[in-house]
Amino acid sequence: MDKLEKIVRSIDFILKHVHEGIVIADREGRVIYVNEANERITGLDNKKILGQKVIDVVPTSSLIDVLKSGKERLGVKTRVNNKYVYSNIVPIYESGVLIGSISVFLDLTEIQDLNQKLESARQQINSLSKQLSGFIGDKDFIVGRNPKMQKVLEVAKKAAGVISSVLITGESGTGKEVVAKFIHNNSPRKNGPFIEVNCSAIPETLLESELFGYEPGAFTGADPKGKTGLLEKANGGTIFLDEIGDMPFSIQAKLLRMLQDSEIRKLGGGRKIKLDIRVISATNRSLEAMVESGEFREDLYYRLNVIHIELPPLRERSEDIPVYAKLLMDKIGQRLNKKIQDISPAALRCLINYHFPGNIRELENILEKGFVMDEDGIIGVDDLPEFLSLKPEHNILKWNFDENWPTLQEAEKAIIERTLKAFPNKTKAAKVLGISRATLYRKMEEMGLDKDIV
Ligand SMILES: Nc1ncnc2c1ncn2[C@@H]1O[C@H](COP(=O)(O)OP(=O)(O)OP(=O)(O)O)[C@@H](O)[C@H]1O
Repeated sequence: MDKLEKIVRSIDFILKHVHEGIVIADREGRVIYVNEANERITGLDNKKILGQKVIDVVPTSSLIDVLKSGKERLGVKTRVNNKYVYSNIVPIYESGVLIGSISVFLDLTEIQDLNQKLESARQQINSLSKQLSGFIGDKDFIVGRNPKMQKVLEVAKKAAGVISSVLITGESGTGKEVVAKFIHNNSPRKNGPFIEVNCSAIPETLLESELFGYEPGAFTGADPKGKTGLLEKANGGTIFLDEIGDMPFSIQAKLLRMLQDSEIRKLGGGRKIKLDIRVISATNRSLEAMVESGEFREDLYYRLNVIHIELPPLRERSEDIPVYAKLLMDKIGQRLNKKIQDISPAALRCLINYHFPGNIRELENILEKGFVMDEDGIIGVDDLPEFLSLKPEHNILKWNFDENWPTLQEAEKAIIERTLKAFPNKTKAAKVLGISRATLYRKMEEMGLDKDIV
């Protein structure tokens, strides 16, 4: 018995019980050992292999290369008897002399199965950990456990797959634009443009030419080169008509025509331009009420409102405030390039108890201020605006009837002050309060409130 056989005999008991297949060949490439796993993995009969030349059994075996080169070969994929194995083959040296080589291998399909199991376990862990933290959605569109928001996500995903018009409603700052972008980014036209038009920010006189564009020399004062309208710019993509409730009645008719005919005519021109646009609109006003009062065209309303998504105000999903806070803090941290480890439980309680008239936008602003104020890496109550931690008698929704009960005038002043803090923009503040800008200015004057109050 030569040296190699002696070595193999001494470890035979171990080799027999190994899960991997093992083949040992001597210096001439003759099989001197095969374990039981070899038969199970390759389906070859061990008795027939023993004593055979490896090259006669598996002509493509890398064992022969290892014997020739004296160098190991790791991670080799080989076809054996219509099966694939994944093997590591190493030379065996005795006192510096090459005396044979050993191949240890696994069934490749077994590895693939294991890989698949590992992958599905990984996916499961991922989804469980997201569920545990209450976070579903993507990094720019956070959806917590709140059932209404889960429904929003479900409908938004479905809407992404079709071209039907979507109307998103909800208070200011609830994330209407975020949802519109989510739908576009998950739709087949995600590589096309996403054009946003804020119908309330563009003066009525300009809105029509902004939307539809104009031909050269369309009117005096126009750009002599003409103008490509936003609708044309959105061709092949999505147009997001924000604050659609503020679209003038005359333009509503033109928009309806565009939706019906899928084409536009620029101002001052006869040429028709075919368009392929997906329309998403949003408003914090009640379009139904506007239809009733004749301010909004009924036919356009139905065209825009094929899929309706209603975003609940943040105060109706306060169970998710910790999730929003955590993820918004990550986002703000990146933007400000400042690391904050956490938010204190007391600060979080203040946020949960607050009614957020400005919704997520306000939460984001409050947290951003917290980042600026913070000095110890943890946002505490002291880093939050004072109105969050004020005694209940100063917090409008928490007022209890007692000797501090305010007069109507005091309450009105407090509400206006508070709203202006959340919305320094007077148009927005007036909208939230349900009054006109002029009324807001008048009341501010009467109450002696500074026009630049923030
Ligand atoms: N679900 C959300 N996930 C992540 N961020 C959000 C979410 N909802 C809102 N935000 C953040 O809140 C802010 C306001 O969101 P957005 O502009 O979409 O609100 P909106 O309803 O369109 O407001 P407005 O009516 O005033 O235009 C943005 O900074 C946005 O990033």
